[in-house]
Amino acid sequence: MSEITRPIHVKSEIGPLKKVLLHRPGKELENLVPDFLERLLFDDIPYLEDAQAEHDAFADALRENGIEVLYLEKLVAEAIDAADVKEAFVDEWLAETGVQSEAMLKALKDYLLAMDDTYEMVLKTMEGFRKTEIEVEGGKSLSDLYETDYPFIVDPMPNLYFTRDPFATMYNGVTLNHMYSDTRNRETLYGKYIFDHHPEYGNGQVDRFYNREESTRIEGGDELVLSKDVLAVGISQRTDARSIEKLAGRLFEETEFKHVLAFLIGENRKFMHLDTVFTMVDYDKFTIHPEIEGGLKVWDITPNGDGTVNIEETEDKLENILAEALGQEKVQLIRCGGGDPVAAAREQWNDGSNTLTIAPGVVVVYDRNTVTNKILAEAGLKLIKVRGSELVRGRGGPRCMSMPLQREDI
Ligand SMILES: NC(=[NH2+])NCCC[C@H](N)C(=O)O
Repeated sequence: MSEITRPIHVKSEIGPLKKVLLHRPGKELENLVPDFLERLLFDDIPYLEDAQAEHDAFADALRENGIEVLYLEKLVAEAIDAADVKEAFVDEWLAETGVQSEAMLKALKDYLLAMDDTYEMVLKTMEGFRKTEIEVEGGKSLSDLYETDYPFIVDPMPNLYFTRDPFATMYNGVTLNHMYSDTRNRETLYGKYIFDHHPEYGNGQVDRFYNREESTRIEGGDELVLSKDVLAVGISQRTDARSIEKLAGRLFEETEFKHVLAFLIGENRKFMHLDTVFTMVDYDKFTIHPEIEGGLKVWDITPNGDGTVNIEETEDKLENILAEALGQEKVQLIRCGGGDPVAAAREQWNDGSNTLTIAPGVVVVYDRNTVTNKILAEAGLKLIKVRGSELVRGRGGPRCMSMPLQREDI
């Protein structure tokens, strides 16, 4: 077993989790309004106080299992302070807000730079700005004024507590992602500052396999490290096939991955990412949402050895494809909701398939998905149940809410 010597070390989905990155939901959730939920990829408005209590309990459950919990907002502030790049950060953040008026841009910049505490400033950039918060004398631009019923100068970023998506860890590096939506693309700036400037994670200490400036999309919820040899990536509402091909070529050069399996799960809000319908929970066990099984197509991408890749459509059943790729005699697919289509649909919607595996056979799940949880327990898995009544309103579960930084090899 190799020792962990690099700040990012992730060679599986199930190796004992040592260090994980979370974001504690903050005031950005108090800037969700019913008329603009869709634009911000939310389905409902969580009660912040309870969402935070649930999130703290999730973090405590991880700590109780020996996992070190780091927070995105803290790393970003540390990165900015260490490299003394507050103004550069604010300028880049402003450039991505969509604000057009020079006077408003200046007012926002002055407001943020006047905040001495970098951590509080970072939280404010996540929260967004309501129109009532900042007044500028004159100098308004037509483009800022015409959306009169829109209550924000700068949108909040309510999806930040889904740290799984804006970047994804594998081997000793990350893909810093180009996201599907404007609202989530802004989140990747925080990753950029961490991986450019943080004393422990910046300055080339973490490999970079994908960049936020690239033109095609990819999100972390679609990226699953099945083993040190095999990466699975969803072709989904959020991830383009072309991104997978590019990424595979780079990974074959820079890591020991030997296969990238591309899973076509279709473009659908309810199955936005591969990890909403499929996760790995043990050496030979996976959760799956039965609705995607039927038409699922999987392509196997392998290196040709000359810098190019070979792509082949697999013909076999998913069980056999996975068993072969992982060198198992056979694997078990555990169906969300059992065979019952009503339970399956309800519990998938509430992230019943979105398990976070913290060691082989040990998973963190929402307590609310009682039908699926019973089946997981019957399959021999150890369940750590957390509450997610408020957290689930953003459509994400334990896997979406966590980004592994270090896992032990298995
Ligand atoms: N890895 C995941 N499944 N993340 C879920 C993200 C949910 C979020 N509201 C979005 O639509 O982007």
